[in-house]
Amino acid sequence: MASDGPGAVRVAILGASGYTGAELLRLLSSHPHTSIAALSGERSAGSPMGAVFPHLAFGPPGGFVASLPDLTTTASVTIIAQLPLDTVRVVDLSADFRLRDVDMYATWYGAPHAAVELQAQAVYGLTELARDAVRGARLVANPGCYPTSAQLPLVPLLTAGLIKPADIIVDAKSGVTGAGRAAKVGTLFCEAADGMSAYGVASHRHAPEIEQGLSDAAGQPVDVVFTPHLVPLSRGILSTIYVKLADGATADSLRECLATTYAAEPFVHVLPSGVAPPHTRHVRGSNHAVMGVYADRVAGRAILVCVIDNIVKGASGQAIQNMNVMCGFDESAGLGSTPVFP
Ligand SMILES: NC(=O)C1=CN([C@@H]2O[C@H](COP(=O)(O)OP(=O)(O)OC[C@H]3O[C@@H](n4cnc5c(N)ncnc54)[C@H](OP(=O)(O)O)[C@@H]3O)[C@@H](O)[C@H]2O)C=CC1
Ligand SMILES: CC(=O)N[C@@H](CCC(=O)OP(=O)(O)O)C(=O)O
Repeated sequence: MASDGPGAVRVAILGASGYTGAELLRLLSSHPHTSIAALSGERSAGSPMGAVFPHLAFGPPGGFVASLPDLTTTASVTIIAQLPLDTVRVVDLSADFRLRDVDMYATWYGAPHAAVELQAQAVYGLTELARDAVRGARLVANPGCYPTSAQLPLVPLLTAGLIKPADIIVDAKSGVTGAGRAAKVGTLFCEAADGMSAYGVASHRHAPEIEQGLSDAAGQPVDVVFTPHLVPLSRGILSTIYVKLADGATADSLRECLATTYAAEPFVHVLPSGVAPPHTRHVRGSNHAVMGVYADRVAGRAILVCVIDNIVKGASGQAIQNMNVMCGFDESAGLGSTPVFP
């Protein structure tokens, strides 16, 4: 994004014809301080907006103007490395700048990091927990969808020493939009509907991202058991998280800690005791995260449940939230949409 002056930011969206691009366009259509400067895609290059997104045909004018080389999971780094970060600010939705340890990046993403110096400048943008760093950043690594749903509840509890850093289990379910728009075997309707499956068992690349944030919070290395599942929803993530209580902690003290941490936050909500666990429909289409804390029937354990919309708080909404912080806008600008229910 580049600024024309106070109050005006021109936004270029690379990969605009994908699901996160569609969501950026939907949300930015009600943003008071932005205009769309460029949209890029590969197959969509040259197409008018209405041909790619009929639901956006009557919104902002424009078409898909540029084809860029090789915009795969690990390639936005090469594009970003060519941008003048003194005049352009970047929020990267891919995973390229999320892991600080470039050796770990190479292990999980199968190639050496292509811009190590730039990596050192990147700020990991879990907005509520990194606002001050995001404010001064030129390059924000937008968190992954699963890591957002896991870290929002876990980081404050580890920081406060209320849960044990060992034996944390994150059991997460995602809607199919998490896999992107290009149809793949497994995400076709006939394969994803009316069933569910675990994937990436003991090997998903979001595990080290979650562990990075939790280790920072705990001040010691933390490893987690993380298992993602594909469930037949269009959008939504529900993470059920199993933790062991630190000495003296209770489910009530965990809830109080989270409620205090997020009391002033417009997008993160902690359910009071006795309220039923959150449902993905309670956040659908919105930038909200909702979490609940429950005592297990066995002493010394608690269960956390956190829901987000994977393409809003888990991607495009959080990206706009970060942009708002970077540009000094109201953090909620463009993000006022109430969840769609039913
Ligand atoms: N979906 C989600 O819930 C989340 C996604 N992310 C991340 O956000 C990024 C985008 O994801 P998502 O929108 O779901 O992906 P999609 O598969 O829906 O879209 C991919 C986009 O990239 C474009 N593209 C692909 N190859 C090229 C190329 N060679 N040159 C130019 N453009 C290209 C596509 O253009 P075209 O369609 O025109 O070919 C399309 O616009 C990814 O890095 C993903 O990991 C992060 C968190 C959550
Ligand atoms: C359901 C599904 O497939 N979800 C994706 C995660 C979403 C995503 O795109 O995350 P990154 O930005 O880290 O790539 C996955 O598991 O690969």
